[in-house]
Amino acid sequence: MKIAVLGAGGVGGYFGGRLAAAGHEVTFVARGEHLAAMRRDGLVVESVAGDFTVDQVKATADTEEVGEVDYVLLGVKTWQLEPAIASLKPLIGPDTAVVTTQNGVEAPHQVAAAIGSTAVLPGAVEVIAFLDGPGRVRQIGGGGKLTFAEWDNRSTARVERLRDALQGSGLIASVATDIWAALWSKFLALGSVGAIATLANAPYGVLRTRPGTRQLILDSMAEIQQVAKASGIKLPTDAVDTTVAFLDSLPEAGTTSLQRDINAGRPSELEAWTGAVVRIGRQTGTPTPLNTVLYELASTRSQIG
Ligand SMILES: NC(=O)C1=CN([C@@H]2O[C@H](COP(=O)(O)OP(=O)(O)OC[C@H]3O[C@@H](n4cnc5c(N)ncnc54)[C@H](OP(=O)(O)O)[C@@H]3O)[C@@H](O)[C@H]2O)C=CC1
Ligand SMILES: CC(C)(CO)C(=O)C(=O)O
Repeated sequence: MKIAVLGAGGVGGYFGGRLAAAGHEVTFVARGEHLAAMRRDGLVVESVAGDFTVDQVKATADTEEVGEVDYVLLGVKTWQLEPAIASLKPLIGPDTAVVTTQNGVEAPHQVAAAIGSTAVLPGAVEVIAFLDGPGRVRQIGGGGKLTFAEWDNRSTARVERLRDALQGSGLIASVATDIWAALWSKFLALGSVGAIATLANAPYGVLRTRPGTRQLILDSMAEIQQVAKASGIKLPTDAVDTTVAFLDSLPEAGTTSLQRDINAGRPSELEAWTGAVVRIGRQTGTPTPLNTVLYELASTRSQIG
């Protein structure tokens, strides 16, 4: 099985690293010092599920050098998608599947606009992993699960092969019966808590126990539910309860990646989180007054650093 990991950061490095360690032919498309370090020293993975090093890493900055593969694991951040998508073409053969891992609900559509929806397996990742220096990935929790499916949720050989490869590599793989409901269910959590956590600059333990901020999270989720409905998404009836239980289960001192990025003055995924709630709300004629305020204030905050 030939796999290209385009964007070898927390997600790409961890999932790609485990697939490579299990013997699959994985090529990492990376750049800068990270690429140099992987070529020189291999990919070092520190993980709560067991540390390992992938020696003799196949890594390049150029997708032309990789050629056609069976699967592309797209591991870039949402704001890095455009150039990454533009570099996909040399990797794509007649049955190549590009697996998206980005938070939010728009990445599969952005990729499909360039290469067609039949080449895309929309995916959602559960892990807490990050680059801990060039050539080094750290996974500190979150399991290591990829939920994915064909665009139309049909069962195919390539979906089963990928599931088996992930499971055989010490990862958790779940083929969704409705991948869009799965992506939007996760979006209920991101879209609601991300901007609120950023503006309050508070961890989960505070946000969920303070009645006012807890209610804001619930009100934001209610808007996202309406946007999902207007987009034709059939969320499970217990989607909000499940999401609230998930947020309640996160560590008290935990923070969202959105607030960490904005606090550090880095580019953030705000456009793909609350920005997308507002944008898709507008496209579907669904009012999102709370998320509109959250988006404007969080955008202003990220602009001033
Ligand atoms: N990390 C996590 O625990 C989780 C992340 N996600 C989602 O997964 C996605 C990826 O996140 P994450 O892994 O944290 O991101 P990272 O920033 O850790 O990794 C992205 C990597 O892609 C590289 N990259 C970007 N564009 C290109 C390109 N054109 N060619 C080659 N390399 C490129 C970046 O390099 P450079 O640094 O040079 O830009 C970086 O190494 C996000 O949408 C995130 O929301 C979802 C669940 C959990
Ligand atoms: C679900 C959530 C919000 C948990 O922190 C997340 O995935 C993130 O912060 O990126």
